[in-house]
Amino acid sequence: MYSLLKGLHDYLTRKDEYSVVIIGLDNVGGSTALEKIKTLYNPTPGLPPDRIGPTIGQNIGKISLPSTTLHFFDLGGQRDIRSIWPKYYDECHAVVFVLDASDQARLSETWEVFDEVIHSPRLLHLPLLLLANKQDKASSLSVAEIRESFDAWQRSRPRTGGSRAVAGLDGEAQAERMASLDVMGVSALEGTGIREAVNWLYIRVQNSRQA
Ligand SMILES: Nc1nc2c(ncn2[C@@H]2O[C@H](COP(=O)(O)OP(=O)(O)OP(=O)(O)O)[C@@H](O)[C@H]2O)c(=O)[nH]1
Ligand SMILES: [Mg+2]
Repeated sequence: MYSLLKGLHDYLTRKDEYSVVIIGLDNVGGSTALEKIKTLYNPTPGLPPDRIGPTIGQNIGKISLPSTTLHFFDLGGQRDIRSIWPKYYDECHAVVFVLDASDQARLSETWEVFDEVIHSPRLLHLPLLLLANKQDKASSLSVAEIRESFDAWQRSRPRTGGSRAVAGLDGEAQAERMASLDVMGVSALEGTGIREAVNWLYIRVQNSRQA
């Protein structure tokens, strides 16, 4: 009887587990976003912004949502550390790419790195959310301006021809990737848009598992 009831209890309280990686260039606010997520969703708050340093390696965080647990892996964005990102791609269910919308000087570098991420075959069919962070700053580009910037960058870059084919993606797969790409404006510092981003992830990871 006990095992029957325990089985029923386990079934009713079962949670699906999903892993989300948070990546982006250094200093864009990935860790600030993760700590804000912890503060908004967990009884124990995350670190305040003044106690967050550059990430060497990874920070982890976990939040509990109805019948779902999201595990976050916030990875360091410094150039030398970016090579660890792909090691997480196999195990993750969604990707959050954070950019600093107020740092126009680094947009070109951002798009180069982002382009590599979105053409990564292991991530091709996973939900991918682009967060245009630091919307609290007056100098920040809006979501529409960020989209335009990426489109303009894509149009302007030299056609390398074979390089994408080597990655194994055909035109249709690329078109699907671009169509499913979502961009949201957030302020990790103030928390604006963070719940919307988590809701997006919550819905998309469940949908992609069912697909
Ligand atoms: N104004 C403003 N500043 C922010 C925001 N998010 C982060 N910052 C600041 O940006 C700086 C970098 O934030 P981090 O969260 O450490 O950036 P990161 O992307 O984790 O950087 P790495 O760990 O080096 O990859 C800090 O000074 C943050 O306080 C934001 O939404 N608005
Ligand atoms: Mg960090």
